[in-house]
Amino acid sequence: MSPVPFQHHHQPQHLKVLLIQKPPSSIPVESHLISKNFHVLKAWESPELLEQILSSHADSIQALICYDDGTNVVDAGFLRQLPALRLVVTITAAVNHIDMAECRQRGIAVANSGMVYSEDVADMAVGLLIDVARNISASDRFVRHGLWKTKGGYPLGFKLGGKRVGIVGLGSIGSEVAKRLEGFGCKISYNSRSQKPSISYPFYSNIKELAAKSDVLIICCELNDQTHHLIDREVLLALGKEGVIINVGRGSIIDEKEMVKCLVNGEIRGAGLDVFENEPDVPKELLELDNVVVSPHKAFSTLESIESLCQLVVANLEAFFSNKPLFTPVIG
Ligand SMILES: O=CC(=O)O
Repeated sequence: MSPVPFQHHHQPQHLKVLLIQKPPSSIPVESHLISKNFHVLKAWESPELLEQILSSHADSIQALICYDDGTNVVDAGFLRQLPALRLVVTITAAVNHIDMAECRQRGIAVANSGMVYSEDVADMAVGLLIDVARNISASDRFVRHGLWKTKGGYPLGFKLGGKRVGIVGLGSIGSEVAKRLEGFGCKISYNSRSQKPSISYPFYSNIKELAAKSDVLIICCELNDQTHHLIDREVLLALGKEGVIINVGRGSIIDEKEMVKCLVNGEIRGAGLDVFENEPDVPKELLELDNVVVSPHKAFSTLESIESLCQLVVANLEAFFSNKPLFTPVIG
C-alpha cells in the first residue's frame, strides 16, 4: 500500500486507486502509480483482503485498474460494491471483462490502452505469419535436436509475397498489419463491422467469403457477442487446405476445438496463435504440430509499449480527476 494517506477527494495525487488483479510481472503499473503518490489499494492478495479493503474504503475508492484475464472481473455485482467509483482504467485494449452497460448507466467513465500496443501487436502478427510460412520455430527445434546432421535439410516453406491476406478487423492493429504486409507484396482484403470509406482494400461483409478469397486470415478484431466464434468450422473450411490462420485478437474469436480438428486433419495448412480460449491452457494437440506456432499472449508487450502504457494510465487518472478529458476514453 502507498505510504501516502488519503487526503482530499479532489486532489488527484492522493486518490484511492483499487488494483483488483495482480498485474503481470512485466507491467509495473503499481510502481508508476505509487511514484505519483496515488493511494494504491491492492486487492488480489487474498479474498479476505478484498473484503477488508471494501469495508474500509468502498465509499472513497474513485478509480479502479483492471485487465482482461479471461473472466468478467468487473461485473455489475462487483461495481455495485463501489458506490463512489467514477473511473475504470483497463490496461488492455480489450474491454470485454468490464460490464460496460452498468458503467454507462452509473455514469462511470472507462479508459483503455488506446493504441499503445497496436504496432507491437501488428509486428507480432507478421512475425507469427513468417514463422508459420518459413518454419522458423520448427527449424530451430530441428537444429537444436541435432536433426540437421542426420536428416539433412528441412521441408520447404511458402513465400509471403503475392499471398492474399484477409484481415479480420481493420482497426488500429489491423491497419498496421496491412501496412506491413503490403511491404511484403501481399494482397490485402478485409472484413470489419462496416466498410471504411477511406480504405481502398477490397471489403467483404461476409467472413466466409473473405476466407474463401484468402490464403491467410489474420484476426485483429475485438471479442464481443458478434465476434465470439466468428471463425467457425465453415469459415475454416472456406479458408481451405492451403490456408493459414493468425490470431492476435482473443482466443474465443475462433472456435478453438474446430480449429484444432482442422489442423490435425490437414484441413487448413497452419496457424500462428498468440491467444487461446482458456489461457494459459493450450490444447495439447497443437503442441505436437510443427505447422503451428504458439506464443503466450504477449503480442502486445514490449519494453516500449509497457512503458507507454504505464505513463498513459497515470495520465488518464491525472486528467480525469483534474476534470480534463481522458486520453483514451471508451466511455468518456
Ligand atoms: O491483449 C491485450 C489487450 O487487449 O490489450
